[in-house]
Amino acid sequence: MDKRELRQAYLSRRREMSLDAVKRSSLAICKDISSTAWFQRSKRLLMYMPIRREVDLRPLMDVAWRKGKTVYLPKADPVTHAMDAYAVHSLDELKAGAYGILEPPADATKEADLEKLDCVFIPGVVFDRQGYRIGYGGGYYDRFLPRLTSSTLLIGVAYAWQVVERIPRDAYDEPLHVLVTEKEVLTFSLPTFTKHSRRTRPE
Ligand SMILES: Nc1nc2c(c(=O)[nH]1)N(C=O)[C@@H](CNc1ccc(C(=O)N[C@@H](CCC(=O)O)C(=O)O)cc1)CN2
Ligand SMILES: Nc1ncnc2c1ncn2[C@@H]1O[C@H](COP(=O)(O)OP(=O)(O)OP(=O)(O)O)[C@@H](O)[C@H]1O
Repeated sequence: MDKRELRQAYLSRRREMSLDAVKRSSLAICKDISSTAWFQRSKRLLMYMPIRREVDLRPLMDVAWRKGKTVYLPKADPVTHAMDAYAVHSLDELKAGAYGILEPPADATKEADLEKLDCVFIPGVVFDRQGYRIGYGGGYYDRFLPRLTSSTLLIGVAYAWQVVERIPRDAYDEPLHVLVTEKEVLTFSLPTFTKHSRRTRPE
């Protein structure tokens, strides 16, 4: 199957998930992430607000806030397909933006210095065991990831059934460092990561 067919097939499968299963798996994923050394060491984290039946990281945002970490959320520009990140301190601040996704109001003083992000959590529709992913097809993360430094940890979050052996790759696709599902934590090879940083090596 090509990317478009995989996206359609896995989106329809996700529409069949019960809200209870979404909640249960999301909680398990958040719990596993919160016990990793790399999460505990991270100070600045870019998360995302879920749409439809995506893995819900809100329980992890609560943990991060309680531990005094800074949580950033993306603001997507539907015209240019660019994304920027802004610090948020509570879900009450958020307003519906493009695609109905809750996002932070733009405030220059809260814009993330992308170089300083310790980890970026990445949603997706299908993931593979080599660290590649397929999203909604807007290319938002494909454009965003090259702007980060190589020491930022890229973490995919997915339901275990969204992980396949191998998906087609394009030249612009950047592999993730870690993939967390409710059943396992997969760690991929970290060439640039180990070369430039010893800060937050995943276990
Ligand atoms: N929670 C979350 N936030 C995110 C993403 C994401 O995948 N999940 N994105 C990651 O990239 C960006 C938003 N990308 C999106 C791109 C398309 C659609 C979407 O609903 N597309 C419709 C077609 C809409 C149209 O053609 O106008 C569809 O798939 O039915 C949603 C989000 C930025 N923020
Ligand atoms: N660095 C880039 N600059 C400009 N356009 C890009 C870049 N990377 C990818 N694109 C374009 O963005 C689109 C990405 O399509 P693809 O199907 O890979 O998206 P996706 O990974 O599913 O989406 P997303 O990243 O939004 O979750 C393609 O049309 C591609 O040409």
